[in-house]
Amino acid sequence: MKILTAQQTREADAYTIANEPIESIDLMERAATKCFDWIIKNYSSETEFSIFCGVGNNGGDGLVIARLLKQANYKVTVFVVEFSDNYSSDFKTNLGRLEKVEVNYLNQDNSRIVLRPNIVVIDAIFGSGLTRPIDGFIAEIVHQINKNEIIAIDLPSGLFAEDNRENNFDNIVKAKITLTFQQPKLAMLFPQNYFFVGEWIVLPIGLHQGFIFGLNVTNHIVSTSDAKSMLKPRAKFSHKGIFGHALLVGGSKGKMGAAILSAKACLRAGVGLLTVHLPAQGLEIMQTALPEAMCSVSGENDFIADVPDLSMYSAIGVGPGLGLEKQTQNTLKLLIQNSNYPLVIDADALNILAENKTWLAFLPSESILTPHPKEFERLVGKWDCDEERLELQKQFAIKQQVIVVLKGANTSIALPNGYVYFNATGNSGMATAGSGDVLTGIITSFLAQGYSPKESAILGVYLHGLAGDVAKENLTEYAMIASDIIDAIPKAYGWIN
Ligand SMILES: NC(=O)C1=CN([C@@H]2O[C@H](COP(=O)(O)OP(=O)(O)OC[C@H]3O[C@@H](n4cnc5c(N)ncnc54)[C@H](OP(=O)(O)O)[C@@H]3O)[C@@H](O)[C@H]2O)[C@@H](O)CC1
Ligand SMILES: Nc1ncnc2c1ncn2[C@@H]1O[C@H](COP(=O)(O)OP(=O)(O)O)[C@@H](O)[C@H]1O
Ligand SMILES: [K+]
Repeated sequence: MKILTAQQTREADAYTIANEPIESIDLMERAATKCFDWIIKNYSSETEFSIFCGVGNNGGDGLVIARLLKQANYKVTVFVVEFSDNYSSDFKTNLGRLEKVEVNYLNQDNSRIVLRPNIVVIDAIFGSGLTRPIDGFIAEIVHQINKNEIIAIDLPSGLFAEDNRENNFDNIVKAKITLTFQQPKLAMLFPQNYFFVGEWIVLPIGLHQGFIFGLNVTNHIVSTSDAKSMLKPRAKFSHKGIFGHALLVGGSKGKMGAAILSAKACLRAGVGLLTVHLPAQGLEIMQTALPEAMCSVSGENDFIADVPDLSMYSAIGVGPGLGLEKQTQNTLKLLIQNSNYPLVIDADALNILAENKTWLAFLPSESILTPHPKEFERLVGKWDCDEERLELQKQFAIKQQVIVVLKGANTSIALPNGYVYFNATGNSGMATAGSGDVLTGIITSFLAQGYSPKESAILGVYLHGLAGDVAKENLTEYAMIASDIIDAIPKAYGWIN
């Protein structure tokens, strides 16, 4: 699904109004009704709402929500934040439609409000029309409402939809929930803005699909239907040769578990055959833990020191538990130089590359690098904010012609053409040792099965997060461990299929 900029969203609104066609006021009613539907499903009729409305169209949404909640017998008060005398036309119309609701006007001369702590605030001051950071009396209002629970409409007021580098972070609404229209905004996907956005929920409002289809967009969010459309059916007469032969290179003394997790995940994700190249002491461990995996043993007992014959494999993943021994480093260099097809590179393999940056030039194009933020920092240096981190990620992917999977909540996947795909599955229960090794196994599995590097990275990250969500449902995010993510892969497949 495309992530539109605020400007593109405005254009999509206008195009929808002109070509669906639908009156602007009716599109507002449709959008606000979606919010209302969500709110009444999630808040009991005992809830008291104070709705803070700007005088633009975001405020218009707020007025519609106020009317609908009042009609549904909720207790509602409206505060109009008069940042301008120039009320939008749809705002005016909806103000006229409001009946039996107390309306208070806040402005330069009168910005005092008293909010009891149990009141739930609906924030409809600014949406995508924000043109400058909030200041003055509006900032005072924001500080006051920030003490209460807040549902933000479209965007938390004060947050720009894309770039907040010039913003004043003291004066932004801190929402618990953001109900956003049609698609998440880029800023919502940045960790630094979680504090303001809270959980975001996308409400489709029927913007014109043909128009959106034609838009040139760099940033995307992976939806369930995107994942569904990528997953290939397994034909009735298929045999294991069809599903590829993966090679995983990993494990060292004390870190054999990482290789096992990766290998197990690789098999669970559906690869036909798997060989694990590991140090001698890993042989018995692996064969006991995972009889389905074949093993290729490296000469050294404690670490990997040579490259196996690569001719029979359809994909290679390297890194989990690899260690940083000098001979292992040389092995990685040879592996990179000798591979004719893209590699999946994770963990210590990334750390070795960070110490030997000239080797990046040898990477087969479309190789998939899966750093967590610290590993990425070792590769590219420090950044000041998430906007800059995203830029670094894109530039790195373009310059090296690789795919960069930058892991974390909302993992971002940058392609060699600079396009970025954000993932929305997964949860904090995955912040546990070995989760990343599981991802390496899954992505390698998809590559081996013949998925393109782009599909392998996107579908792999999606399935991994979804398996994490299944595990959370069964075990809670407190108690789950990396093996549980592997055990949950079958059910996660069921959710996509
Ligand atoms: N039909 C549609 O289009 C639909 C739209 N929808 C809804 O509309 C929302 C967008 O509405 P919008 O464009 O009216 O923008 P909004 O955020 O309400 O405010 C704009 C006003 O704010 C002002 N302003 C900006 N920054 C300021 C500041 N720091 N301090 C003070 N003032 C400031 C700015 O003034 P200016 O910069 O021009 O001086 C302008 O007057 C969107 O998020 C969604 O909720 C949905 O209903 C779906 C259908
Ligand atoms: N809060 C979170 N929400 C969603 N996914 C997460 C979260 N924290 C971690 N993950 C996922 O878990 C995995 C952790 O990988 P990594 O940091 O390499 O762990 P390890 O090195 O222990 O295997 C990544 O895929 C990451 O996206
Ligand atoms: K808002």
